[in-house]
This record gives sequence, C-alpha cells and structure tokens, in this order.
Amino acid sequence: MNHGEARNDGSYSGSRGHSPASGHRGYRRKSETPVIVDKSLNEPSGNRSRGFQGRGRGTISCYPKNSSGFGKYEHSPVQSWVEKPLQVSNVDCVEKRGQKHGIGSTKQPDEVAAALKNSGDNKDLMKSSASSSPNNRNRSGGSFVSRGRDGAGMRCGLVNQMKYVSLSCKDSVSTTSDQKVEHSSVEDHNSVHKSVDAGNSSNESNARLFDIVLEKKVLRLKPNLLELNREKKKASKGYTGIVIRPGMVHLKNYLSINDQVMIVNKCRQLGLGEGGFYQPGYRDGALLHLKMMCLGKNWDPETSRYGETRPADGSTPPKIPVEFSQLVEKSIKESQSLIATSSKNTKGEDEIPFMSPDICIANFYTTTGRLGLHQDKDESKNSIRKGLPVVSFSIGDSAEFLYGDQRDDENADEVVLESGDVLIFGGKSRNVFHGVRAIHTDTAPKVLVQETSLRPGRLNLTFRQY
Ligand SMILES: O=C(O)CCC(=O)C(=O)O
Ligand SMILES: [Fe+2]
Repeated sequence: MNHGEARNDGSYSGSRGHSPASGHRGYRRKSETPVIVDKSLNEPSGNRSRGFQGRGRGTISCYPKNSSGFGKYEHSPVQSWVEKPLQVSNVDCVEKRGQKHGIGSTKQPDEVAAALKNSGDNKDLMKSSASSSPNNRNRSGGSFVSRGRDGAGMRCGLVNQMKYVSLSCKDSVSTTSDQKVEHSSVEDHNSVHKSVDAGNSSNESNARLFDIVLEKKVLRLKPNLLELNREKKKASKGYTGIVIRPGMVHLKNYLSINDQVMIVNKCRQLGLGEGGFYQPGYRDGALLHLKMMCLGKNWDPETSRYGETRPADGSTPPKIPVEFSQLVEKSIKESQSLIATSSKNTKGEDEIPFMSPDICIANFYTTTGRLGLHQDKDESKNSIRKGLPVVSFSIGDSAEFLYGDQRDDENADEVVLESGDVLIFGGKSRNVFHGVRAIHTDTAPKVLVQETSLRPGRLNLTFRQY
C-alpha cells in the first residue's frame, strides 16, 4: 500500500477562479452528455420509479427522501420517500467541465486575500502560505506541477513563529447538539494543550494541536432570516441518493444538521486531546494542505502505513465514536438499497460491500486547503480486494471533489460536496483517484456555524476498515 506516495499534496496546474459548480447539483463530467434527472416527492416509496438511465458514467439517478429534522436538529430515520417518473433534461446535474482549474498552490496572493477576507485568521494564512515547500517533489507524477513557487522562503520562519491562540476547552464538549461548547477564555494552545513531542523538534508545528472551532469573539453576526429559511427548506427536503458510477454513491444532504453539529463538537473535543488535529507532513518535509487527526488507527503520511500510534509525537489515536460508526453503517446500507432499487439484477452488496469502520481520517481544510489526486490503498490487502468502501462525510464549507480512473486532474470528473453530504466509494470504485481541488468559502450552513463556531473551512471524515 502506498497511500503517501499517491496522496500527493502538490498543486494542480492551471488557474482556479471559475464560479463554483452549479448549485448543489455540481457535477461536472468529462466526455458525457449532460443528463439531469428531475425529481419530486409525490409517490410512495414502494413505487420508486426505475426510470433510471443506467449506472454508467454520465448517468445518475436521484432518489429524494425525507430524513432530517431541521427544526430540532434531529436525524430522524429514513422516512418513506416518493418519486415522480424521472424526467431527463439538459440542465446542470451532470455537465462537462468547461474549464480546468488548478488547485492553486501557486496563488499565494489570492490565498492571502482569501484568508484575510474569509476568516481574518492570520495564523491560518501563515500556515497555508507556509505549507508549500520548495522541496516538495512531485510524488504522484501525472499532471501535478511543482509547488516550488509559493512561499519557499517564508516556510520555516512563519511556521516557527506561529502561535495558535484560541480558546481552551475546559468544559466537556457535548456529543449532542443541544449542549453547546462553552468557551471559557482565550489562551495559548501551547500552554493549555500539552504538546506531545517525540523529539521532532525540527518541525515544531507538527506537535501542536489545531482547533477546528474559532474563539467566540471572532464569530460573525447571526445569519439573516432569509439564509436560515433557505437552509431550513433544504433540510426539510431530505436527502437524495445518486449513483455516480458503479461502486460510487453520493448521498446528498444525508447528515442532518443535528448530526453535523454532533460530529463537529465531537471532533473538536477529540481534536484538542491526545492524537488530535495536527499538521501532517511527508518525509521530505512537505506539508499537506490540511490538518489531520486519525481515529482508531493512525495513518502516517511519511511511511504510508497504518499503526497504533502517531510517529510524529507518539500519541495514540482516539477511538471512533460509536455515533460515527452508526452513521457510517447506516449510510452504507442506504447506498446498497439505492443500488438495488436502481438496477433490478444487482444486489447492493455486490457493488458496495458492507464494512464496519476501524479507521477514520479526519481532515480539516482551511479555506485554502486542498488534497491532490490519490488512491486510498493503505488498508489491508483483503480490505482492498473485497472493495470494502471508503465512506466520506463532508461538513462545513463545500469542496470541489475530483475523481477519475487516472491521476489526471485535467480529465478528472468533479462533484461539489456540501455540508451533510456522504460519498461512498467501494467495489469497482474502491481504487478511484480522488482529491479536493478547492474549498468554496462561506458556504457552510449558517446554522451549523452558529451552533458550533466551526472555523471557515471544511471538515471531512473518511472511514475505512483495515
Ligand atoms: O476530503 C475529502 O473529501 C477526501 C479526503 C481523502 O481523500 C482522504 O483523506 O484520503
Ligand atoms: Fe482519499
């Protein structure tokens, strides 16, 4: 297994700057005729139309459901759902990628502007700018460009000067949405959260923990009513299942706001303890453009291996919270029944086998975060051979997620993953190349930010079974 080699954090060539992919149906496919499946909520679930357009590339089916209770922020069980006969039209559900956009590590001025504009968080700005190393070799080959242009000279100086100032977490962060994180006082992480240093003094930033929540005083004003109503409407629509390609299912809006709040609170709590969010780096010193925390087992980007402890600081990863595992298992079952419903002769388990996660990699992308195209292939041979799925939860700002059969960002397909989306890839898609090209700033649900104080950016959890 060679996740590290494949998990390139180099930048995509070309420039970014297109408008976000069209709304929440942001699929952009290469080489296929755009197809959209219209949906509504008028038939009983037993009569789900099989007017499905096939499961190959370029064709999707949408299965609207009612699931989440926005008002109480509760994740209610799947309710019976209905669907009108599918109509196909040329709108935006699947479309060709018109432009190529780079992941943009070479856009330091943009990053500076974006970071200042979006979060006012100079610490992040510095980390982001500093995180590209001139030494970063092109680990994945393919179409990545060298990252040697952005901020070579700044790196060591800024990283070492950085101070992570944020709130201490004296309270217990709840696992339920109605108990909120209580903020006490502003303190310096270096004193509050003991650094775990395994002698890696050459890269001090590795030993610091990163808070995914902002201190209270920088929180924005309350979201306006219009925005809240829009979010409420979206939540009340429930979720939609889309078979993107064999073995790959997108459950849009699957996680209720309540679940999202619970996940953020739990990750925040775990992220400030032993094995919490840190700045990972590769063996050659290049830093990934994200913060990471592993649950269950540790994945080490330096060796591309899983282990029981984190070599960077000797810490033991926290366990996966049972609530997370339950959501994962439920979403796999949901994807299986979606597949079974959309194709008479296919058993869901044949396309996406069941798994119980014993690994979770939590990534936090600040607004300039990204992740190069890679395969997840450091799990056991058996796990890969069986095609046990990777289950990905997206929370916070939306992300441009790329996927394809080659490590080729120019020809990769794209889907925008929004807060609450679950993406599952197993079976024939288990080895798909995937990565995150960009984060769409200020797209997180306002109510989520209000409830959790989640900092600008995106929290992503990928669950796997070793
Ligand atoms: O952030 C994402 O959506 C993908 C993360 C990922 O691919 C990984 O952690 O291996
Ligand atoms: Fe991955």
